[in-house]
Amino acid sequence: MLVPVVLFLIILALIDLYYRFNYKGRLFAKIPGPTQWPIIGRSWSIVLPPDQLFSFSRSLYNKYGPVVGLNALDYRYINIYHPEDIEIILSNTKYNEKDEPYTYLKPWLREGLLISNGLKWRKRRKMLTQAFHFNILRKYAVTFVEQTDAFLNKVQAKAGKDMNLISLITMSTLEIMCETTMGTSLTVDIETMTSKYFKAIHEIGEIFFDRTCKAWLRINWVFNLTKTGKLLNKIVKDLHKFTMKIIHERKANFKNNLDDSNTKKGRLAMLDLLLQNEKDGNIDVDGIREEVDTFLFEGHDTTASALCFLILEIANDTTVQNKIYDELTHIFGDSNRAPTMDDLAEMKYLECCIKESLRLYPSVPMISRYIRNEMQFGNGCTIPAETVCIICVYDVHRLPNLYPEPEKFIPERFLPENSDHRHPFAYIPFSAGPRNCIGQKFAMLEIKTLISGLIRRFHVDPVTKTTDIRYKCDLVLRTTHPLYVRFRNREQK
Ligand code: HEM
Repeated sequence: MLVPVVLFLIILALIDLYYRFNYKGRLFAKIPGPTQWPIIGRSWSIVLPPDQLFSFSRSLYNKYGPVVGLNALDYRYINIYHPEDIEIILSNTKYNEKDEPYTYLKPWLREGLLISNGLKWRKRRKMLTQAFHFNILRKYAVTFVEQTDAFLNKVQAKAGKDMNLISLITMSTLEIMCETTMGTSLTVDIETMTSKYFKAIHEIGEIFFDRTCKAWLRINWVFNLTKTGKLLNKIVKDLHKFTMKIIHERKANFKNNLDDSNTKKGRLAMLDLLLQNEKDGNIDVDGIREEVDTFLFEGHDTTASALCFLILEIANDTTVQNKIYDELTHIFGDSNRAPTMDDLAEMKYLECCIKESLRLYPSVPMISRYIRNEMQFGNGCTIPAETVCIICVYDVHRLPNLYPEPEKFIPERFLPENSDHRHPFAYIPFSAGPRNCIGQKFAMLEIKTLISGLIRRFHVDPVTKTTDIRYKCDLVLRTTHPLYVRFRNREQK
């Protein structure tokens, strides 16, 4: 027994020595970071529960500086924080590639737009960009208004009581995604599946970070043997059932409207575009499902996170809330008419508030790219080939040299006179460059419509204080505890 154990340890030690002292290992060793141990490298420091991992990740910049390296054997990743370095990565199509940790989402999202690479990504990006053209956004805006009414009715029903923001908002943003891009309403039948859908997404987030932090779970066959691997297979089945239901429902409708890909209300749905491309032989049903999975997730969860934090800030800051209300009164007077696109464009102060909220609470707190070939940053730091580069959006947005008093909510930072001089890659809630968020304008319109509707009718009072927020690592920015506010009708002052 002793001989095989000793042999095994010797083999491990040789593998470790190889990866540590080969060319890439030597380059990596020059990048600051925690102490490197045999085999587990620097990754020992991140085997933590999600909330502690979030705090630990925030400490890295102060401890090690603007480029920090973490590794285990041949798995290397570096965190970057400076806009100049971020620009080099995000603005160049050479660094567009995604690999780990996105690949941990592959059983669910397959090769949808978020994860795909190369020619497949370019073709799909071109195809799907059409669904976010300004003229189509105008049509989606009609649904934003209708869904805002439905949302306000839900708020009205619970006015005066403590309300859990996350559950309230997430359902609305999912409904909006289904109605706009998928052309499908959440029927009672689908609604029963949504609670399963939300639970499944939360579980996937936990599994994602478990795999990211525990180097041994990177190996697919090891992961698939674990209890978590088996759980993931089950969750993915439920998620795919939900999306296939949406596709089948729309397909049935689409067949009845072959000459007219508009829905009955004259709106173009993204799913119709995909179905049309299926007819033309440009995509198959698996391709459609991966995009529906990708857009439903990316489109509803990010926007829900953004709305929750914004409402919480508004509730906690009466001055900001009054300024938003004054701007809306200036635009609408006493009328309770629905907002037009021109009205939404006029909400300049509200726009600053949304931007400031996305600075403090970026829905996607980090993004990453796979650096296939060796590269250098401006300060001479060399990144070895085959390294994952993490762009730490949350931390960049809180650097005091870019944003004085970074923890304070100051919407005026985004007035043109205060932001024109800022580095263009210092503010990246929607990423930037050729692989930025395809739904950025959609999200801004949706948020403006919902928040303006809300503030015109209700006053929001704080329950959870912004200083009490505790985060945890997840696919989008999430808190360890629910966020509560209270709504009060404006006429009942
Ligand atoms: C406040 C809301 C949103 C935020 C903060 C946000 C943020 C982002 C970020 C940071 C990325 C880059 C991710 C990466 O490179 O890893 C991204 C990509 C993406 N977003 Fe959004 N997003 C939002 C809303 C939306 C909406 C409403 C949709 C769809 C209607 C959408 C669809 C996508 C898709 C498909 C991608 C992948 C694009 C590609 O790789 O070509 N997002 N988003």
